[in-house]
Amino acid sequence: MSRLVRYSRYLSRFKTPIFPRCQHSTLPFSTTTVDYNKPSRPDPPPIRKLISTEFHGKGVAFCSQECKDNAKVFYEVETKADWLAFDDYCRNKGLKYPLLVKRLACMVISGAASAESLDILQPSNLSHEMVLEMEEGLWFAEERFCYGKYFRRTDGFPHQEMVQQSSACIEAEAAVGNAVYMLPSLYNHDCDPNAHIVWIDNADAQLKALCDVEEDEELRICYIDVSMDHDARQSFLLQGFGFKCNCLRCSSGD
Ligand SMILES: C[S@@+](CC[C@H](N)C(=O)[O-])C[C@H]1O[C@@H](n2cnc3c(N)ncnc32)[C@H](O)[C@@H]1O
Repeated sequence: MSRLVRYSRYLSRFKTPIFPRCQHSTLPFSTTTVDYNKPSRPDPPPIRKLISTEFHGKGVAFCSQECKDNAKVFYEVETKADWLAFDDYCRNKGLKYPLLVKRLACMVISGAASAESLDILQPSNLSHEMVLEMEEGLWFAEERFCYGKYFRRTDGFPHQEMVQQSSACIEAEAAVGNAVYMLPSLYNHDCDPNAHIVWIDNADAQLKALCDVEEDEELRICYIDVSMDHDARQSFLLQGFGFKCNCLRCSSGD
């Protein structure tokens, strides 16, 4: 199973944070260990089934007419320029970050996203190592992602496993499916998070701060049940998500 699918499934389970840093918050918290086989939390909202449609001659499916209309606007902006050399360069180098920037820029130009959406990119503040890490994290690529209400599918691209997993879920008409959320995918994990993702009934996601956040402070969410002890958390994150957690709580030995 791809890291992406595992990640989206874990995230989907955590409608509420499990180990909040700020106990004064009024959010419903729990510090109990989650049994992943029998989730005690409400399921995430169902992902709407994609409707088949033909879009600019390419086979593209959307979850609703609204998604289709939203996508059309920025897709038209995107296709006004010749991106062939740009896309080829990114594919050859395995770069996804510039593709994300392109897509976001076209969304902003078309009015499908606000200019503030670009704030998250801030390339001038990123070190080379951070860009490399982002590249690693951007497995949602340009081929298939959800941004707000937008869900697009194209064919003939490299990340087959991801597509097959998601498509299989949709084809099985499962009540709960997988979606990839572009901006929330950029949040790093912290065993003492300062934010968490709230799922809304229509499958939108919102980020909620768990405490006062300083300007320039990184927003970090939790991917796992952080009521586990240090070793269990490290092992869970390493085996389940493929990284060694470097958060303050872990580095300070709990
Ligand atoms: C969903 S992505 C998070 C966003 C990613 N850093 C990016 O820039 O796209 C998950 C990846 O971020 C990195 N990461 C997230 N939280 C981390 C943590 N606490 N310690 C070390 N690496 C972390 C790992 O490489 C992980 O595979």
